[in-house]
Amino acid sequence: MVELVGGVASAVVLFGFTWWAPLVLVAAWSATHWLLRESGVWRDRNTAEVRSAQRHADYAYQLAVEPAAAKELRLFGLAGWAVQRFTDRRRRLFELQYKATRLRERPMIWCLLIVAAANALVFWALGSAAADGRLELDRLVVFAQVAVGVSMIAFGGLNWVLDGAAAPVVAVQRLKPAMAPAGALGTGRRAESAGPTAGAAATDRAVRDPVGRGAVGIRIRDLTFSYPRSGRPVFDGLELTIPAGSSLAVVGQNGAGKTTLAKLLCRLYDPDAGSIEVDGADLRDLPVDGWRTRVAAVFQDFLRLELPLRDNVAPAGAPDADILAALADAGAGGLAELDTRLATGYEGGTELSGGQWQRVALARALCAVRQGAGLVLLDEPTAQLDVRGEAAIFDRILAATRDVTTILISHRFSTVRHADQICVLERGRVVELGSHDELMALGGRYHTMFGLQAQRFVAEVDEEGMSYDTL
Ligand SMILES: Nc1ncnc2c1ncn2[C@@H]1O[C@H](COP(=O)(O)OP(=O)(O)OP(=O)(O)O)[C@@H](O)[C@H]1O
Repeated sequence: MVELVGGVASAVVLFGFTWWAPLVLVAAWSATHWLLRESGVWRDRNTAEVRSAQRHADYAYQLAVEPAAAKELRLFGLAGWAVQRFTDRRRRLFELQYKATRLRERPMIWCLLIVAAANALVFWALGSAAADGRLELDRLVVFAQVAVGVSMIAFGGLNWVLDGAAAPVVAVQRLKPAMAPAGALGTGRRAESAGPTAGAAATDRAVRDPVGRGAVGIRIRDLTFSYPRSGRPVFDGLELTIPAGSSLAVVGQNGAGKTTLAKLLCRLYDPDAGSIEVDGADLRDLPVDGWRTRVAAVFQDFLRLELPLRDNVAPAGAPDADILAALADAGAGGLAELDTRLATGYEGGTELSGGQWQRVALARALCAVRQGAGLVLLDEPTAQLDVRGEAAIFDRILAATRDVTTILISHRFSTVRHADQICVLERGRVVELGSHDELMALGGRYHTMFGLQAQRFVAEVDEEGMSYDTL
């Protein structure tokens, strides 16, 4: 807008020289603007193909230069592959952009010719007036400046700003289907935006106190779920009851659906059929945000914020006393000052090991419990800890979460066995459920899996002077 006013003001001042000069320039720049718009100058670099190539190129760049992937790229001898991938993706992007640019070669030439001709005419008139002595030097300089300034009408004006704003609008429109309320997208609906006002069904249901406090009891009834665009159900008739305040360990082979269960409990997705009840209320009846304040989760790919330790433990804020206590419970007391940034790229920053990061993630969940969370979901929370560290920390975690409901997903049976109940998932259903002793006595899948894993630890157990029973 400022540029548009500037361009018009320049044209008005140029009237002081001669009436036709501003008209010629405004006409030339307007024609240029129109030509570029019609030829798709603002569109053809933003096609789905170019955007996709841009994404691939950006990712290849990140893979090639960012530290996260560096370790494994070097370890697996993939440096050449990463560089080649970067080169290929960049080349593809540039080819598409070049093609898009060539498409408007002719309109570009026309624009250049029109603008050059109009400016040549005006500057020739200014020059000849100065040569004839009809124009003083000071007036010549001002008129030359405003003649250039008229171009702002085309390239700094309101239309230009609106064109720039159009790209994000298109992006938001593309996201709309994915952000549609639960129920609008068929199977495997995402629940990200499914708040209490999303969808008539939700508004029809009685919405009860969404937040509450204390441990939550969970009942899963005949639950069926498939991921969007995936024909194969992860769960098919899942039944499970988790009493308030108890701890449940979930075990099963890779792909059995353990993490999916955690995601459903966080309401990242809604079931296709059946229900999840929380203290007797259908989870879909609760406001998503309210429910999520009651859930503390540590996923396998937990968040690592390049922020001070304090913000990593309590991103939404908490008293320092709670943060320090949570860190101590997670075995991360004395790891760093709360103000220390957990990234070496910053002054005074520090980098943590994998296991230390995992302790920070655990502290985040434990801190959330102190702030009122009633359900703790731990998805392989100790996978990066050494066996001794894990055994010690899990007892502390159970102690810190004894007043809330805890669901632990783990492949480590030494951890699993401490839970009140253990459920074995297979083919989308619970095939065994009971305490460690009950399942060992049953002699079924849990017994077999526990036995297999215990054998692997025998050597370590001998070294540590621990007995099989203490595993
Ligand atoms: N975002 C997704 N989209 C489509 N399918 C998915 C998605 N996430 C997981 N799946 C599929 O759902 C099934 C269950 O995956 P899930 O991650 O829940 O298993 P898991 O028991 O946690 O496995 P693991 O022990 O390897 O962590 C798998 O077959 C997997 O391929």
